[in-house]
Amino acid sequence: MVARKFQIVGAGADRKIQTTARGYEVLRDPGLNKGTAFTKAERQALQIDGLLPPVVTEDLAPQLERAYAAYHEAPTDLDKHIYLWRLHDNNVTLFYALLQEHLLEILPVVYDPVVGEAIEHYSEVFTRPRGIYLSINEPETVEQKLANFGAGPGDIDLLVASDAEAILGIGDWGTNGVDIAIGKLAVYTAAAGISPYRVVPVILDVGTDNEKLLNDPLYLGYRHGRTRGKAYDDFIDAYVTAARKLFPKALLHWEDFGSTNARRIINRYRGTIPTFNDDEQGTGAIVVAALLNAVRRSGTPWAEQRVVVYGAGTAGAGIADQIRDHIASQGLSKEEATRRIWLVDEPGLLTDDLKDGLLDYQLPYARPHAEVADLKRTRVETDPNAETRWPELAALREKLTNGIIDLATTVDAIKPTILIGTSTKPGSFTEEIVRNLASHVERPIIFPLSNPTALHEATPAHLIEWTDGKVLVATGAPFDDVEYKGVTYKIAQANNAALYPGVGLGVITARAKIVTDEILFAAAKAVAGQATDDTLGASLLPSNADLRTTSSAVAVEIVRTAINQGIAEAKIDDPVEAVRETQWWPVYLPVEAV
Ligand SMILES: NC(=O)C1=CN([C@@H]2O[C@H](COP(=O)(O)OP(=O)(O)OC[C@H]3O[C@@H](n4cnc5c(N)ncnc54)[C@H](O)[C@@H]3O)[C@@H](O)[C@H]2O)C=CC1
Ligand SMILES: CC(=O)C(=O)O
Ligand SMILES: [Mg+2]
Repeated sequence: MVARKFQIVGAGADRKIQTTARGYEVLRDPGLNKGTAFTKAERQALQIDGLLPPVVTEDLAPQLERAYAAYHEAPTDLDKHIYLWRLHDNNVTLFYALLQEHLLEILPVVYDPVVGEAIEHYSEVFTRPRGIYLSINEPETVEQKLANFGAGPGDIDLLVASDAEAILGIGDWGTNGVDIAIGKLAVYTAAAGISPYRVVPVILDVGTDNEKLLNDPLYLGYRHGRTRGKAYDDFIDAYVTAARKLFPKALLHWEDFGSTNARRIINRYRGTIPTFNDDEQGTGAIVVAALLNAVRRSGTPWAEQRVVVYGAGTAGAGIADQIRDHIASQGLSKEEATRRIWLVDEPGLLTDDLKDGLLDYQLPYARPHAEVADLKRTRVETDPNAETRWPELAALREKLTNGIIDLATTVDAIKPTILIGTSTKPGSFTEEIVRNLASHVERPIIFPLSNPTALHEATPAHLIEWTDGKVLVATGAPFDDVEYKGVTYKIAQANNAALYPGVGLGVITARAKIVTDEILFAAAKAVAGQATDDTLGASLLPSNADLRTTSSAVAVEIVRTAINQGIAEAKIDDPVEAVRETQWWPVYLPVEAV
């Protein structure tokens, strides 16, 4: 995240930093600054002797103590978030050391859910830029702006880009969405050890349809509605072309695009370059990881599972696809596997009579109308001013005046064994729906995944109570343990953050040419393999406290998979050692003046 005037040289215990910077330039570079930990010899060589208090602390411990106390002094979560990024702007190593030491506590403040709040308040709290701001109004400047980051072709491993149309579940946040790219990258470093000096956060400003931003005098992005169509696609292409030219080895990660663009973009590039859509592919894989453990515990084979996904957008359909592929791998045809999945969205259960109003990736799941013709229709109030997530939805809303097959009716009719929520609709897994579902299944699997926390379809405490402790649950945001009838239920966080950092580390280590479905499944299996305790109440996924271990395990499996698939460009003898060598750790290295 920081263009640098230094380089890290050597390997293993011999790593050190070399720099041409001197004096205040050293102290003001957050990648170089060690504050009171500069040794006397370093202070002299770097010409900073006398620019620091005289005590040499040599290691991070006293600085961590001071920073942690200051973190706790910050009164609100948003203040804590702001404090942490100011710390980062002063000392990158200390920021990540603090994050690593208190990962469970601080991750939700750097990332989901508090990053959502930071995005909503970006215009008010902005102090300094931390990413690359590209605008659809100036497509011809894309390459120059990326070049202004100041990095060479071999210096960058990863770019995270967002156009901020669907930030978490909070919608369109225009240029403010740069913070999701920054937050995602912080997790890459904290969870997997991807070097913070080899990554670039990018906001693709295509305008915003958020009236609040358009009317906010402090808004920092371009003040016009979202551009769509050919100009949008050309702009995305300009970004990909420039990124590939300037940083030919880098993995391109896409985050929080709207449901009409996300799938199209990844399908366009995934066959030819290393690229990955986190909401579709990362979420699909982390859900498969949690399901590998949940299905084993449920005792019902994959081929007999009945899956309802509520909210069939980027994440929901991505999840459906990976579940379908896994069911198909259990001996069913792809068509049979598809029939095990029911998608429910705003128009209710998706059926083939609605096909003119559905997105292409929803279509394969549309149920034959005849199959559900007898089901009850529930009249819904349609708000003519409601956001139109895809153009055909507006027409569909009119067509649905006779009512929809809603979630409650679908659950009653289908008797699902697995219910997944990616709808952004809080509380939609009601007591009635959950009790009904649980009355048909021994161990119901229910994953309310909508972020941030307030948007969850149900809380784990409710799900546990309504199913009398039988539910196998995973959530999108972090939740505390739940005590129920003498059992402690540890709540798995099925957030793509538990998976994508390891994917990135593996792809970067292997220099994989593309990100294949096999890579995603290897990642899912590796994550699941870190949580094998099947006792009642045990989490379906490893704790976020162990993210470094999980991500390393994921990365090693990905390197192996990439080598086996013949798509690894790096020459690797020992995947474990190769992954370890790629990782960056928040420790102070000796600094040499050159
Ligand atoms: N746990 C995790 O790792 C992840 C969670 N998510 C969460 O999933 C949610 C959806 O994200 P995306 O798929 O990226 O957004 P999206 O906008 O692509 O999809 C949302 C879908 O929900 C549907 N929807 C909206 N209101 C509805 C209603 N009342 N009833 C039924 N369906 C409704 C929309 O029509 C749309 O198809 C967000 O809250 C997001 O934070 C997304 C990615 C990863
Ligand atoms: C976790 C994530 O990527 C989302 O909620 O969009
Ligand atoms: Mg996302």
